Amino acid sequence: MQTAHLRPSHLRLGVNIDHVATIRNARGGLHPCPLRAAEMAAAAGADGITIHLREDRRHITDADLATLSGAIQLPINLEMAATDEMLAIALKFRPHAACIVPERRAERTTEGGLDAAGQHNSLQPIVAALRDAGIRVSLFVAPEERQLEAAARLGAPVVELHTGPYAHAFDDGDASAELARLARASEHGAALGLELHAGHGLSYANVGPVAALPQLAELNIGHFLVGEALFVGLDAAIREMRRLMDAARA
Ligand SMILES: CC(=O)[C@@H](O)[C@H](O)COP(=O)(O)O
Ligand SMILES: NCC(=O)COP(=O)(O)O
Repeated sequence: MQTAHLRPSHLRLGVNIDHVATIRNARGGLHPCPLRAAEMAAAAGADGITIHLREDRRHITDADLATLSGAIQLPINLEMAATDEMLAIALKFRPHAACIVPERRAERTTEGGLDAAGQHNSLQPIVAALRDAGIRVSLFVAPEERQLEAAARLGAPVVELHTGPYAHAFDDGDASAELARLARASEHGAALGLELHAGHGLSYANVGPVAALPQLAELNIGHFLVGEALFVGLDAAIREMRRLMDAARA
């Protein structure tokens, strides 16, 4: 995302609007509209919009990507599987950033991180093609040293640390080990020269300790915000998340 106007310690908030599309798709039709959500997110202080164009198009569609690409000012972070189809779409729309994520058709949500270490040869041409097109590439990985090292070898400038296991551990009552993994990975990633992002499963309750990790430059948050919007509205949900992130950094 474009950062020049932001103070260095500003932790960017990318708002993931996938699940606005999930609700729309439950009935078909046009409501609720992801573009309207993106515009509200911008007004509420989001630094970027994240969308995951899944291979099965269960939420965001190609038409959503086209509409959002043409209409919003905020940088778009396109989450995508490492496939030829998705690469062609990314090269067509040229989002600000592309985050390569693992996908399994049967999964309810993204379960693990990308195996950047084991899939070096298949990922390399995709990372290179995206980079050559001027798209900022990020790899969605587990907070493991070997994955960070693999991302650096691949020439990805950014990694997004998968916070799903941390979020689950938090719900189970003790997230200290998972938080320590995230902290170690953030330090290691920064030492490798990577820009560090994090996301998945973050909520008001669990965002603070993650936001406080000083190496992180961006959090991507979606499912909780869309759910909370049912109760307080999207604007208020995003503003409260922003407040909690800022409080963790103060
Ligand atoms: C990679 C990731 O964490 C996001 O894509 C998020 O999970 C929303 O998409 P799903 O709910 O379809 O996994
Ligand atoms: N990459 C993580 C993301 O975009 C949002 O994940 P979630 O908050 O929807 O779980």
